[in-house]
Amino acid sequence: MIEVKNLNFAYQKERVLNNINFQLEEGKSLAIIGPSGCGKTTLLYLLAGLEQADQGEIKIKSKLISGIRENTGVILQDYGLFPWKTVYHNLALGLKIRGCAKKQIEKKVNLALKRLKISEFKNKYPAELSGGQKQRVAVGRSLVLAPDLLLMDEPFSALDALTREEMQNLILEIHSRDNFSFVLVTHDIAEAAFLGHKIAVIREGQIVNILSNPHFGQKNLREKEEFFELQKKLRKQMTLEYGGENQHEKREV
Ligand SMILES: Nc1ncnc2c1ncn2[C@@H]1O[C@H](COP(=O)(O)OP(=O)(O)OP(=O)(O)O)[C@@H](O)[C@H]1O
Repeated sequence: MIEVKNLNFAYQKERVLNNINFQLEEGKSLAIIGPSGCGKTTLLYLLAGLEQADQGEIKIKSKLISGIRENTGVILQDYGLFPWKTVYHNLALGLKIRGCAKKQIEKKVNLALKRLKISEFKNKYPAELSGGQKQRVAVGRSLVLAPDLLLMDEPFSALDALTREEMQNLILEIHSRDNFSFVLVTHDIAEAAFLGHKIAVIREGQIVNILSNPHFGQKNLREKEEFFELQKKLRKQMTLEYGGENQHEKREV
């Protein structure tokens, strides 16, 4: 689904991504985790076609990415909702732009609202919603377009712990039914362990490790020993790679 080879990127002269390589199979998910400023969002922007690589290539479904791709959905940190449109019209807009007939739009939007359990808010404006409700609308706005790839940048970071888990469950549930691939940028080890088939640890613009998560998709995973083991492994990996006790020391890249 995604093939990334020898990817390098700099903002002006500052090198932000350094020789990034990975593959993600169709229908699978990748969680990208790492400290603030390590280049996670930049990598997501490159995958979305919002920035262009200086060197290297990104292929999605065997096609080189050179700009925004129609079947990629993107959810950025600030939800990106239109404040002057109701929930219904926020979801409908993408379909309208794509020339979808009114009846079809109604059907698709109402179904998405139902699945995301936000039908009761359809005539409300984003400012009248809680953070969790806004996030559902943002997810709905992407999913209504039936993307084959969904890119999410810290989508749940502003939510309280329980609402965050609810949203993670929702993503898992929708993913198991619709079978799209997704890439999720997160700071949260538990979130990466719950939502990533693969978990890429990034530091200072480099992937330092990619872990596989054989337990992905188990709804009650949070209650299982394997979940804690995976987080322990991931934390250890991150701590080791960040230099353990010397984590404040900068490592040469
Ligand atoms: N538009 C820009 N122009 C110049 N430098 C930028 C720009 N955007 C990001 N950077 C720099 O690139 C580096 C990586 O930023 P990026 O946002 O990708 O990191 P991140 O890992 O997503 O961080 P966070 O977890 O805090 O969101 C940082 O040093 C940042 O200051």
